[in-house]
Amino acid sequence: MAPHITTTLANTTNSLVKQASLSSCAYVTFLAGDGDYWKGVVGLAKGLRKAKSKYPLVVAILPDVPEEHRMILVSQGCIVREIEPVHPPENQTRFAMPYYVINYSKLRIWEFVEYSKMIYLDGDIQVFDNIDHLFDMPDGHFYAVMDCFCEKTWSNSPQYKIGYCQQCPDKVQWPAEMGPKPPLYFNAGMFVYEPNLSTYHDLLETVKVTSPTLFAEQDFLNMFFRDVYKPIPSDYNLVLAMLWRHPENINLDKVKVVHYCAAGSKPWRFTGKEENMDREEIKMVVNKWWDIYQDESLDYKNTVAAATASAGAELHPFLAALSEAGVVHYVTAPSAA
Ligand SMILES: O=c1ccn([C@@H]2O[C@H](COP(=O)(O)OP(=O)(O)O)[C@@H](O)[C@H]2O)c(=O)[nH]1
Ligand SMILES: OC[C@H]1O[C@H](O[C@@H]2[C@@H](O)[C@H](O)[C@@H](O)[C@H](O)[C@@H]2O)[C@H](O)[C@@H](O)[C@H]1O
Ligand SMILES: [Mn+2]
Repeated sequence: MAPHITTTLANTTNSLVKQASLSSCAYVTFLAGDGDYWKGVVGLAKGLRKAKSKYPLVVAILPDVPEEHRMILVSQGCIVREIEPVHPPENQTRFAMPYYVINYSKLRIWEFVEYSKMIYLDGDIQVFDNIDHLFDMPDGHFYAVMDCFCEKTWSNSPQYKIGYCQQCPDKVQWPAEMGPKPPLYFNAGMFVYEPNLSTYHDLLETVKVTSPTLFAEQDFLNMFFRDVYKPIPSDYNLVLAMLWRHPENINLDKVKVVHYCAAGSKPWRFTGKEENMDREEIKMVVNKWWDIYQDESLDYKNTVAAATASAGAELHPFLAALSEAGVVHYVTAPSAA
């Protein structure tokens, strides 16, 4: 091979290795089952690319995710990591949504200690503006956006029954006879955290002795991180119900991250028929999700091709070979602790 190509190749390899070792940050999401949530994850991978994030997206998958869906995620540049499920203790609690029981498996992401800091994002989230700066926030805290208690999914909660919501704490005062006002409560669809094996061990030991409640692992995480939780602006996780429950707290122009968690709002199965789904703002953010999902220029293979073209023809065989190789990271986590 001509000397100048060998030098270029070595420089490229060195910078790739350096970049990998320096940026021990990554985004992480969770995928379970053989349903259609993989579309949410593909949308998220493409949204992060469009927002020019410089960090990879790790996808923690349960064993029941089919091979076909795994390969789609790899072809979109995701790092696919298989995890073992985490089951809460047996009990009679009826979760707000029956499938919430699988969400306890999210706790496995504390084991990803090859990363010093990660941002967890639900598969039904889209990132419309770069949020890489969140990785620079001071260590030692758990950063997430405050949730809202006004949706029907909260109807079995004491807050809902008295009409209390932390988004408007003065509207209905928390009655003294119900004990201390609940601590600030975050939505667990997005959070900034530091993987750590002793925290991971504590989480798994604590979940074994904690009775499940309405919002499953979200309630559990709020209890576990209560003393280190720091609220961040709703721009970083717009829980859609805020648009009709607390519009005074939202400035849609500043929103960077949208969480499609309101009933009927999942973009990839959107019909517009459910309550509130006929709102212009909802149709606008669903269309914005589709614009990214359908944009082929954001497909991983096309972004690598574009990068190799701009890096110059001589690099093409090397980088094309890399992208063809589609490096796959199936790391089956060790059995449950
Ligand atoms: O069948 C499912 C249901 C949920 N999830 C994952 O679990 C997260 C939490 O579920 P969901 O977002 O539906 O809960 P919500 O935020 O709407 O309460 C999803 O975003 C997905 O990442 C999944 O992979 N498959
Ligand atoms: O398993 C519990 C889930 O609890 C949360 O979703 C809820 C919550 O946001 C409520 O406030 C909304 O009213 C509701 O629609 C929504 O489903 C998390 O987004 C999700 O990742 C997951 O942890
Ligand atoms: Mn969600």
